[in-house]
Amino acid sequence: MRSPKDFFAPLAVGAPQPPRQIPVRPSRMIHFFDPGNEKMAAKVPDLAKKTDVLLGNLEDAVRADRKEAARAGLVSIAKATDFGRTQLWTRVNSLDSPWVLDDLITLVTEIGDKLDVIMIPKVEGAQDIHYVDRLLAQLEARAGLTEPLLVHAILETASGVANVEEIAGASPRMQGISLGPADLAASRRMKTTRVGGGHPGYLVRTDPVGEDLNEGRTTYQQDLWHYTVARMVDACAMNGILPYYGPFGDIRDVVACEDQFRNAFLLGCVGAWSLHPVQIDIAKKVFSPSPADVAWARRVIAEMGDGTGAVMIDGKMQDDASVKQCRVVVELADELAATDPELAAAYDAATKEIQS
Ligand SMILES: CC(=O)SCCNC(=O)CCNC(=O)[C@H](O)C(C)(C)COP(=O)(O)OP(=O)(O)OC[C@H]1O[C@@H](n2cnc3c(N)ncnc32)[C@H](O)[C@@H]1OP(=O)(O)O
Ligand SMILES: CC(=O)C(=O)O
Ligand SMILES: [Mg+2]
Repeated sequence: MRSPKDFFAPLAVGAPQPPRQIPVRPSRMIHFFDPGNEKMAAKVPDLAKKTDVLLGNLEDAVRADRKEAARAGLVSIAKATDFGRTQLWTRVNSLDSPWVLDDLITLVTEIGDKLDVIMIPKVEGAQDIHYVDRLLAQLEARAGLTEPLLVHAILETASGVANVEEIAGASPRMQGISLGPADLAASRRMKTTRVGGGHPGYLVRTDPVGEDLNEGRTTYQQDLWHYTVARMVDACAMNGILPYYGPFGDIRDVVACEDQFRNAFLLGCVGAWSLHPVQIDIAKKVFSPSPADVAWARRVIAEMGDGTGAVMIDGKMQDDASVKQCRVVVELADELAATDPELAAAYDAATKEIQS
């Protein structure tokens, strides 16, 4: 573990200075594609116009005999594509795999200047981040990169969850953490075979009303991921990095996907993964605050003046703390609106309406 005094020092001679702040850029959806799949690769230039993050996936979902093709495909796509404002990320293979060393060496050397974030799967503890941190510094120095690459961990092992706070603070390169519900379920020996989402068996039931234990008892399905997401959000917030919900595997069920994404948004996540083009607009909608919420938050801030004291607005008490809550919504809205004129217009229209 580095001492606080040298936490921000480069880990190799000639490597760029590690970041002190995580850049504020929209990342409502991290859209996964297989760079070795020609059909998906052909869609990348168009997807770059409608996604915040495009991620070339090299790990799970890429067949073992297609790993090299996926890596080479990502290099060609990165070199040939103008991504505009869209970030390019990658998910490399796991640290115990036969592919990861070549993934990192090739990608940093060939396209290190085009990549924003490298996602590391199956992170168990801070030691995994320390290993990647040093290796990236060596490779950045050799490639002559001037900007540091950022690192994103997937929370998908029981020990990763137990160590999530130290993972989040393991390096100044840490950009964020995503929930990995499939591997995490397997690692914990949970008995769900779904990729994210709920389970009809995980429920609470109202008390019996009479002698018949089956009569009139409503059940409510619970969120299997609440504990992990909440813990991840706290670990990220305390370290100034960003939390994300991961994949929702039932592509057809766009309704439940939206619900799962919204739970994560309300709990503090800034985005989620999209595995299929149909999930891109769901994430965009859910992870952009609604115009009504933004208008309300702007109104509270305006009416609270210097942000101290207590006032009543439409029957609801507002004080210093609720102003801070409103600032969270407004800051996010302003960040997103800065690159999205349509959203900016919707926020302004709702604000005018609430003022009239
Ligand atoms: C647990 C985890 O690790 S999750 C992360 C790893 N998993 C992934 O990355 C999966 C990514 N997604 C996929 O592989 C695919 O979307 C699948 C396999 C789920 C479904 O693929 P398909 O059966 O081809 O879906 P579908 O027929 O609806 O696709 C429609 C079109 O969208 C394309 N498409 C599907 N998914 C994507 C994608 N993620 N990005 C770009 N294009 C896509 C298809 O190639 C197809 O193109 P076409 O119209 O030119 O034929
Ligand atoms: C996201 C991921 O990798 C998982 O759920 O296993
Ligand atoms: Mg996984």
